[in-house]
Amino acid sequence: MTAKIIDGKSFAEGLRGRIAGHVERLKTEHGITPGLAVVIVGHDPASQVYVSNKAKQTAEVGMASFKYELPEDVSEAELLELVRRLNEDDQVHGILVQLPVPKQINADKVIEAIVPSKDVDCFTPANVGKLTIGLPGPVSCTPLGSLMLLRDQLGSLEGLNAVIVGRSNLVGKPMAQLLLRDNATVTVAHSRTKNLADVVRGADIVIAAVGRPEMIRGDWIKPGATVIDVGINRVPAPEKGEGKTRLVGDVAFAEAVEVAGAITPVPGGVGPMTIACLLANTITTASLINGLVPPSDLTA
Ligand SMILES: Nc1nc(=O)c2c([nH]1)NC[C@@H]1CN(c3ccc(C(=O)N[C@@H](CCC(=O)O)C(=O)O)cc3)C=[N+]21
Ligand SMILES: [Mg+2]
Repeated sequence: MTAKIIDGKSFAEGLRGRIAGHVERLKTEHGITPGLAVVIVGHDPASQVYVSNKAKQTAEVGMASFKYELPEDVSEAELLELVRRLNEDDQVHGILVQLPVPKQINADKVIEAIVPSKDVDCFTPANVGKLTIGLPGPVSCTPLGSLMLLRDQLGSLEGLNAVIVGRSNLVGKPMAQLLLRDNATVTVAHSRTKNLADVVRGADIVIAAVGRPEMIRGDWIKPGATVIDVGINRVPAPEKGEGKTRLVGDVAFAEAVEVAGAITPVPGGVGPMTIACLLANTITTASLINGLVPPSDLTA
């Protein structure tokens, strides 16, 4: 049996269509144009492409898009000053500072400077707390996108065994909170977990978020399981020519696709959902800032 390939790219397109509808309603019924500010430090080409994609999609759904490109050697004080200015700017409902930042800048300090009401990554302690106890607010983008794909694939997650491989603040931990809310039985495994392959073999749902190319093998997957591959790893691809690269996930896709019931590809799986959920969070924050109830189809 070959797994169903979960098409995150087209799901994200549909989600952006719904987001465009919410933008239109906020504009016509409330006079609000949701605005997203993206800040990038330095000129890493991959980061540039990625930030340009965000800006393009933000504009496509009808939101205002503000892009700030700071030089690689910008001081921490200057970046903090920009964040404070954006905190105060009424046209801005979401602030994202692209990570990682250069070493002269303390990322924790930058995150702490973002006012929680505009923290569309859900990185600030206040929003992590809200997510954990189920209060309305932005929801971590990659976990939210993954949850939307899982619900679409499985309907209810109630009682299913979910194994998350990876315990990062960005993905593993918030993912665990969201799956618990949906009544899954959640295990968070990581690099120190004993008998990791056996732990994963018990999973109805596998969330691979370790950041190690193709680490999770096909024979770790329970037949019929749903596999969400969060990893985005660029590896050498000499078969494409000297110096060429390709993207692979944290799951050995060619093996896992023969065993799983459904699986996300890389690229075209979780990645596009992450960006769409960033836009969804901007609708959520724009709504909450203006005392409106956020649309329920854009959150967990
Ligand atoms: N404050 C902050 N928030 C982030 O959410 C954030 C960040 N910093 N820093 C960088 C990482 C990385 N990230 C990606 C999102 C989507 C794709 C994506 O759409 N990937 C495409 C492939 C893109 C390609 O071909 O290179 C896909 O998977 O299909 C990739 C990477 C968000 N990040
Ligand atoms: Mg990863």
